Amino acid sequence: MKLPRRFFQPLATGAPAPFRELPVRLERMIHFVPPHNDKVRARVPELATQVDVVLGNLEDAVPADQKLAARKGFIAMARATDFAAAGTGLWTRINALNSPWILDDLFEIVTEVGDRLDVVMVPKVEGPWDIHYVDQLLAQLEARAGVTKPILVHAILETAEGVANVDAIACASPRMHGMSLGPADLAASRGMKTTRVGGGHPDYRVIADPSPDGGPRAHAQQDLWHYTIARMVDACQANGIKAFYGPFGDFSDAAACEAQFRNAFLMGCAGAWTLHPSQVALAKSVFAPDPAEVAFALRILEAMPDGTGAVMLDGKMQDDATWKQASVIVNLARLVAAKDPDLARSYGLPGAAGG
Ligand SMILES: CC(C)(COP(=O)(O)OP(=O)(O)OC[C@H]1O[C@@H](n2cnc3c(N)ncnc32)[C@H](O)[C@@H]1OP(=O)(O)O)[C@@H](O)C(=O)NCCC(=O)NCCSC(=O)C[C@](C)(O)C(=O)O
Ligand SMILES: [Mg+2]
Repeated sequence: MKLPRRFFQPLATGAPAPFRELPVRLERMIHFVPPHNDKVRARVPELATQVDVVLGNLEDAVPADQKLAARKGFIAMARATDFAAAGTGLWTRINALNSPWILDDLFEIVTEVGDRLDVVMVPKVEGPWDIHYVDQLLAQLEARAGVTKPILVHAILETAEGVANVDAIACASPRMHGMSLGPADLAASRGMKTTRVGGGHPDYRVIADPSPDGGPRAHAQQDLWHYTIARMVDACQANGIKAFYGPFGDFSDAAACEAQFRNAFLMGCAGAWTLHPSQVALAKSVFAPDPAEVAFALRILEAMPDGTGAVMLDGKMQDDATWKQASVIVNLARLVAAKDPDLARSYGLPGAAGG
C-alpha cells in the first residue's frame, strides 16, 4: 500500500496533480458513439448538446479491422467539437489491457487530444493493479504532452475477479472517477446462463408456496444485478466516487430499460450508458429526481434548518438522517436544474440563468 502522504502526488515529473475532490458534474448518461462510423460521428456536434457525456468506444463492438479507424475517428471528433464549452464530458473507452491496441490507444489519444479528454474508461478491470498501470502510464503521457488537467479513470466491473476486488479498485488511485456495471462480460465471466446485455431474465424468480386448491402460484421476477450493483455502489460511495449502471442492449424494450435504470438510480447510481439515441430521453427522465420527491425534500430541509432534531411532516417522522437523504435529492435537483430549464421550473429551483 502506498503511504497516505504520497497518495495525491503526481506519478510523473510534469504531470498535473490529481484532483483532491472529483469535479461535480451531472452525468445522467454516458452516450456511446462508434467513432469508426462516419455517419454517427457526423452527429456528434448535435449529440454534444443533448447528452451529459459523449464516449468514443474503441473496445468491444468495434470490429478488429476497424480499431485504428475508431481511434482516428475519436481523435477527429474530439477536435471537431468544443465539449467543455457545451458543458459535456468527453470520454473514451480504450481497449483491454491485454489487447494489442491499448498502448497506441493511450499514446495517440493523450498526445493528440489529452487536454480535451475528461475520462478514460478501462474495460475488464480485475484488481487495483490494472488501475495502477493505467495511472502511471497516463501520468507519463500527460507530462510528455503537457496536459494540465488530470485525466480521470473509470473502471468497468465486468469480471468475477473484478467484483471480488471491487473495494480495492475503488480506492486504487485519486484518478478514479467511478465504475460501471458491465453485465454482458460479467455474465460470461461468472458462467451465468444468459444471452443478454443487461436487464432481467424471466426464469430468475421466486414463486409462492402451492395453494391447497392447486391454483396457479404467484411469482415475481428478481433482479439478477442487485447484488453486484449494491456492492459497486457501496465501494464507490465509500470512496467518494460514482457508480453507474452500464448498458441495456434490448433497444426495443424501453419499459424494461427504464425499470433497470430506475432500480440503479434508487440504489445510488448516478447514471447509465445509452447505446442508441432512443435511450437518451429515458436516462434523462430516470436519473433526475421526481419533482414531487424534490418538493417533499425541500419541505424537510425547511422544517429542519440546521439539520438536527425530529419533526413530523404529513405523519412521517423526519430527523437528521432524513435531512441527509433530502439533501442528496435537492443537491441533485440543483445540478439538474442548472442544465435543464424545464426541470428547473418543475422543481421550483433557479435554472442556469438564475430564473
Ligand atoms: C447497435 C448499433 C450498431 C445499431 O445501429 P443501427 O444504425 O443499426 O440502429 P438504428 O435503430 O437503425 O439507428 C437509428 C439512427 O440512430 C443512429 N444511431 C444509432 N446508434 C447511435 C448512437 N450510439 N449514437 C448516435 N446515433 C446513433 C443511426 O445511425 C441511425 O441514424 P439514421 O436515422 O440517420 O439512419 C448502434 O446503435 C451502435 O453502434 N451503438 C453503440 C453500440 C456499443 O457501443 N456497444 C458497446 C457497448 S455495450 C458493451 O460493450 C457491453 C459491456 C459493458 O462491455 C459488457 O456488459 O460487457
Ligand atoms: Mg464488456
